[in-house]
Amino acid sequence: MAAESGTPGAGRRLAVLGAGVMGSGIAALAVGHGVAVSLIDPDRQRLDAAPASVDHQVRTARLMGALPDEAVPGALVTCPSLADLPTADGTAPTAVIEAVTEDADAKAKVLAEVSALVAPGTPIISNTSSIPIDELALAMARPVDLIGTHFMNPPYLIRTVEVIRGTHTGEATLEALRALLAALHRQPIVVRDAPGFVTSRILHPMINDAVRVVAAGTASAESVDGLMRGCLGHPTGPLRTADLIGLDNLVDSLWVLHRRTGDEGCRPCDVLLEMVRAGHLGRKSGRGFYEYEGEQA
Ligand SMILES: NC(=O)c1ccc[n+]([C@@H]2O[C@H](COP(=O)([O-])OP(=O)(O)OC[C@H]3O[C@@H](n4cnc5c(N)ncnc54)[C@H](O)[C@@H]3O)[C@@H](O)[C@H]2O)c1
Repeated sequence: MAAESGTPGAGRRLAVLGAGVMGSGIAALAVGHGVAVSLIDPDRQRLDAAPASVDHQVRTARLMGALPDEAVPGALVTCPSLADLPTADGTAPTAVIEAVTEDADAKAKVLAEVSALVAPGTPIISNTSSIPIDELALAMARPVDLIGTHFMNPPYLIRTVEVIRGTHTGEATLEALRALLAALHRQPIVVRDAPGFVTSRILHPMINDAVRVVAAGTASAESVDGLMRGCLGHPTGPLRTADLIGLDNLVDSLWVLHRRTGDEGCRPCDVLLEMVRAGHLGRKSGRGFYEYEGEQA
């Protein structure tokens, strides 16, 4: 169904690269505001699972009052390759959001490809958790078009979005992103570029420490989360947050931080590495610090 002109995202066409946890979540946020979305991922399994996940998230968000009830959903199409970059109605995207695996080389490659395909001036938005935007900009033909966002998980629920302005990010790119976020009813907070920016630089080592506390036998995961919620006002607790992020993504992000800052607190602890090796990735695999069997990711 195409969006009508009354809906906030009408006329916008978004290409989202990566149909994982964040790509499908960002697609749900956009579709729920009437934005047409092309979701691109070479992994057939992820791509095929994405429409049901997006639909589930849109319905859940509407039930929670987190997405506008009256907005006509934007059209969603899925594509296995960048060759299909034009969106649902066959026209070029008005913005691209990159949400691929947290790997600097993979991101640089896909950003270089996409910047060669879209028109100059099209904002290219990386949803990296921790890789500096200036580092990713080295791969781009037009660094002026690149900007970072850090949508939190799930994007439809968390209204504040960390926005990372790189050294070369253009004023027009920042303004275009502000307008997109306004259409999605998100509130940006703009920060400067650095490994992990603000939120990952603080949150990810803290989660790593929480895992170390459990590994040392000081307390169970439930007790750590209970204390962090009840005493310190953390909404979910660090270990349930780790499960929501995905432990593989968390480990990738910690390595990015460790290699770029030298901070030993960012070296992923052994328990996290073992859990990733065992395939216990958190909510998305059905098991992490908690069990999620039977729950839809
Ligand atoms: N999980 C979170 O809570 C969270 C929060 C904020 C930001 N992020 C960041 O968002 C990005 C995505 O994280 P995620 O949790 O969705 O990871 P994920 O592992 O769930 O999904 C990543 C997807 O990217 C796909 N991919 C890999 N190379 C690709 C390419 N060249 N083109 C298109 N797709 C490609 C993979 O097949 C996979 O489906 C990462 O940079 C991550 O650090 C994650």
